[in-house]
Amino acid sequence: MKSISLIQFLIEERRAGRVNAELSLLIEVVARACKRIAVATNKGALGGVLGEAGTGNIQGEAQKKLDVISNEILLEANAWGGQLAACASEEMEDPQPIPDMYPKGNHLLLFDPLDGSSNIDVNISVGTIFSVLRCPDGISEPKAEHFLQPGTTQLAAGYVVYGPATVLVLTFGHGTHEFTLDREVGSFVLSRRDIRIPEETGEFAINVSNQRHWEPPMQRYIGELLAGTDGPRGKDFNMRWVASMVADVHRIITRGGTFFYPLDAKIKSKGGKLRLMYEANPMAFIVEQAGGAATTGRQRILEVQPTGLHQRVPVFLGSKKEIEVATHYHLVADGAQG
Ligand SMILES: O=P(O)(O)OC[C@H]1O[C@](O)(COP(=O)(O)O)[C@@H](O)[C@@H]1O
Ligand SMILES: [Mg+2]
Ligand SMILES: [Mg+2]
Repeated sequence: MKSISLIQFLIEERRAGRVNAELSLLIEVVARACKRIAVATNKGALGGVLGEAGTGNIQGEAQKKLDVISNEILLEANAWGGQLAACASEEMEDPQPIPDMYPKGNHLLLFDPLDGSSNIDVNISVGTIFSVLRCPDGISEPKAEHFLQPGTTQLAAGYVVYGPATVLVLTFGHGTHEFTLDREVGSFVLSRRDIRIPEETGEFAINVSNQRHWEPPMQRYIGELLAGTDGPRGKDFNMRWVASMVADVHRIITRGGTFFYPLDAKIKSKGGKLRLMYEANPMAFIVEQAGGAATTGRQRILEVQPTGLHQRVPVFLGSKKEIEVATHYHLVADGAQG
């Protein structure tokens, strides 16, 4: 079978009118930056990239050296390409406009430069998540408010998992596709086109250590899964939790399953754990384009109207039928559904 590189794939998408030249170039630049992050990640202790950076981010979380390195790689790579008006990152309080000395484009790029930071030092898969929005017309210096567009307006979203293989998963809203990095050649090669997530599953992912803090409908839903063949669902469910969202989502788009980071009493005041703009929206776009579903437990994630760049939301995503059951339980508890 003839292998198709990411660049050839992007040319095909341009010919089909599914992506314009500027956006395809932007994706190429992001992919190139992620190759550099893959190299840094692979070096591990030998590259001096492990451990704490000794700084905190806007979220009040301690930054790892690789959080900072990955953020810098993405910012630097995207500064002078000419496709962007500004970048926003989980690691930075405010958006970073493209400096005046460089050509500007009309896209906004958002990223979680390194997802799953707690796994870096223990050599478990980490990743990068990104999303592309259109810069509103007439705005040359975009501010945070210009990024506050619902996920339905995303032009593209993707993630890269730095695991045993480095894998890029991408959508432009016409299906979800996977590319695997050929390290010898140095390019991403199409490995799965039009990925489909099975509608039903027997596997779920959740951090059960938070169980006592969950809301009653979440207690009910997970309780029924854990009851297995003896419970109302009448079947046994398996559980996985990597604690790198990219790796958990990649498992789901590979063999189905669900991922939950629900609201709990500890994080209620923050609105959730995962970030809407850098994690939830891009993953929801990718999962929906693969036939899965993504909700906050009460609402489709892609329809949430953002109110802040670093806003957090609960995340339920994966195999459609299970996400529907868990969401239904929440709406019933709220009295919104019978
Ligand atoms: O530590 P917990 O509660 O298991 O949370 C893990 C979740 O937090 C995250 O690590 C947050 O991502 P960051 O590493 O980008 O902060 C998700 O990837 C993951 O699903
Ligand atoms: Mg993250
Ligand atoms: Mg991160």
